[in-house]
Amino acid sequence: MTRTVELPPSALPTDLLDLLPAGAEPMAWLRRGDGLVAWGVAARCRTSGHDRFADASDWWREVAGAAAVTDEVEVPGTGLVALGSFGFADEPGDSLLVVPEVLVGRREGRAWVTVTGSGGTPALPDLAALARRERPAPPREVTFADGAMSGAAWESVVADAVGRIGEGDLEKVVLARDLLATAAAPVDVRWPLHRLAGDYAMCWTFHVEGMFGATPEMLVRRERGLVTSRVLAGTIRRTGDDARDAGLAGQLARSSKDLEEHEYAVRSVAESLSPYCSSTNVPEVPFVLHLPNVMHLATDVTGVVHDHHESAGAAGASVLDLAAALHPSAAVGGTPTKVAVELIEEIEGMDRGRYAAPVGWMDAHGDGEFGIALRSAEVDPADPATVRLFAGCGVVAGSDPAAELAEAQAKFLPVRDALGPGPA
Ligand SMILES: C=C(O[C@H]1C=CC=C(C(=O)O)[C@@H]1O)C(=O)O
Repeated sequence: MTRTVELPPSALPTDLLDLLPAGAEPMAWLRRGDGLVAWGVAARCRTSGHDRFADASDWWREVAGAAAVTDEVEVPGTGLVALGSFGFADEPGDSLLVVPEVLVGRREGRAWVTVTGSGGTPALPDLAALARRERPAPPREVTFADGAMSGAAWESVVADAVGRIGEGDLEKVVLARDLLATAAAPVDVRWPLHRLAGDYAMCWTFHVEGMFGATPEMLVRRERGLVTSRVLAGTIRRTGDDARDAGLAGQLARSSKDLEEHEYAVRSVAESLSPYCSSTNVPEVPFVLHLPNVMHLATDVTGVVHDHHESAGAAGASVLDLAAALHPSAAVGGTPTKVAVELIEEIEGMDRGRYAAPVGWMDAHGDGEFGIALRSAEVDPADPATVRLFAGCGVVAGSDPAAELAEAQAKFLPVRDALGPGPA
């Protein structure tokens, strides 16, 4: 039984993360203070392998079909909702969807709580009492070390990839590396979530079962049939000096290397959406997205979902079907996708886990949002004092390995900083 009740917005704290209890499987999906926080597990589906998206979709259709729901708000994100996080590669591809016991949402001035339980009408939580608890403590004595590869070794992998591109095997490949953060005690993930949501409010701050981060890239949003995808590719680091950064933004917008890399990513998204959408709109020129650490070339691709799609049933493709069709886009895989993914597997030297793969939420109508899990990290389930950070870069013919390493370092910054002490 699932029940959504409208709340006066004043019933919620400014920072929804203040509601998250420790140790009760906290989950989050937030941007500019709005979004969802959730905890407790009413139902969970784990999938893996090549069919991980299809299996999760089947499970969701079954759960949604059988659910008894009362929903007095009826906007995307109310009623039965699952949060999910998927594996990047087909192997092992470990993925999950979770229906939380409690979900609190806020969107454009409306607020709600959804509770799900088995048997009887589930009770509403005491949100005022939850919001009064103490904030989490920062991780203590955090040290960082190289993950699978040193920076120098990774540069030589990037150089190999540039060689393969030169030989004509492929046009672009996105290569990533990892860092290991070790703290003196288990990391309370609510601390970095507070920091990320505060410092990167324009990004989507997420957490699902240990995978957390603040991503600037919306793989796909579906809202009453309207589809949006924010494509990012092409990056320049910020200096912190506004006048210089404005000059760099202009340089980025004219850089043929970055425009080429961006074009591949936009094309792959538009092509993947076209079988599912009756009209797609692709702006001709990207805009420059300014983040505190880097600037990206960005394009918002939009479309309208067909009412019918052979693989998706009467309601058209759900946001999860669309995420499955789009993953891995050229922003995280490369071009052509198959060759790029094989090259990643061959030379990257690590398992990406759920990094660079869809993370987000969906409702029973098939609406929802899946971002790409970038600027992200995973708390080690076997040792929660260890956190693995990920960052990657698009490599094309003109890439310089040292510059790509510096770009990856800049992309580690959001999570690196979030694990440190500071205002929460
Ligand atoms: C792979 C990452 O970024 C992607 C998204 C935006 C820009 C990118 C770039 O310019 O290389 C990457 O394709 C990452 O942040 O780990």
